[in-house]
Amino acid sequence: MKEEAVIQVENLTKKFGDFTAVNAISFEVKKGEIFGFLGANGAGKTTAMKMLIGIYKPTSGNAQVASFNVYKNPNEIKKNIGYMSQKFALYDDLTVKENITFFGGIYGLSRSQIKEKTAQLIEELNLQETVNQLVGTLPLGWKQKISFSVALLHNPKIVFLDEPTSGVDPITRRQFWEMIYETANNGTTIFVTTHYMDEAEYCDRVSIMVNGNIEALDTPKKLKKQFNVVTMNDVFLKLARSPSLTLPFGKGVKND
Ligand SMILES: Nc1ncnc2c1ncn2[C@@H]1O[C@H](COP(=O)(O)OP(=O)(O)OP(=O)(O)O)[C@@H](O)[C@H]1O
Repeated sequence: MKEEAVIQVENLTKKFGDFTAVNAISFEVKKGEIFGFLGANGAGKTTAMKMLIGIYKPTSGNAQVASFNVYKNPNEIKKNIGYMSQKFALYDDLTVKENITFFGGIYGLSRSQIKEKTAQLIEELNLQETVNQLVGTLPLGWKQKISFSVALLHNPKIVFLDEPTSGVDPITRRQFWEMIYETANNGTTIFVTTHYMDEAEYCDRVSIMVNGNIEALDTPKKLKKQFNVVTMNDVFLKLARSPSLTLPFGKGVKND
């Protein structure tokens, strides 16, 4: 049963001066859930995520992440979560092994734990040939898979993935999602942003943010029923076309 809430968000708000980037959002995420956090460019996803991982102090509202409060214990949150950003993943000028050792050290793993984890990753990801290669020489899909594994080195309760599959081919994205499923099955909660609507279909539940507000939140199946459409792509477009909403569609919707 996926019942225990590991993220609890209540009226969470972030303002930059007069501009409200995140407007009183509320939701819960359960243990082991794959929670998709969707929205067009500029909708407020990254700002919301930064509050949840203890980087931005909220303007108002409240949130508990991995049992820690975002105002009182942001550093405890950081120790209990993994984070993989699209822009920053691994050090290109270190080998795969050196990256694992480096991040293992940052996450507070002992030498023997790092050794054990390195052996485990080599085995799981078939890295025998590449472990001593510079990360910069590897294809993007490999980097992203290794980066995801590195974000899990310290067995975090929740892993936040900010567009983790951006720019890779559909087969590699599918393989990446296999890793996500396996991780969630082991009880780690996945909080993932994506612009790929086929990936939204893979999530247990999906929230859709529009101009700082969460405009829809449910399972992909129920959202499609609610909006009377057949794909998540259509749900997304329908929200975007709502007459009460104006949406900055920079990147648009990818659906390959
Ligand atoms: N530090 C900041 N100061 C002022 N405005 C900001 C700041 N950070 C973000 N914003 C604004 O807040 C809004 C939400 O930005 P945010 O990066 O959270 O959106 P996003 O949904 O993550 O978009 P993307 O998909 O492009 O990453 C945007 O209008 C952005 O310009």
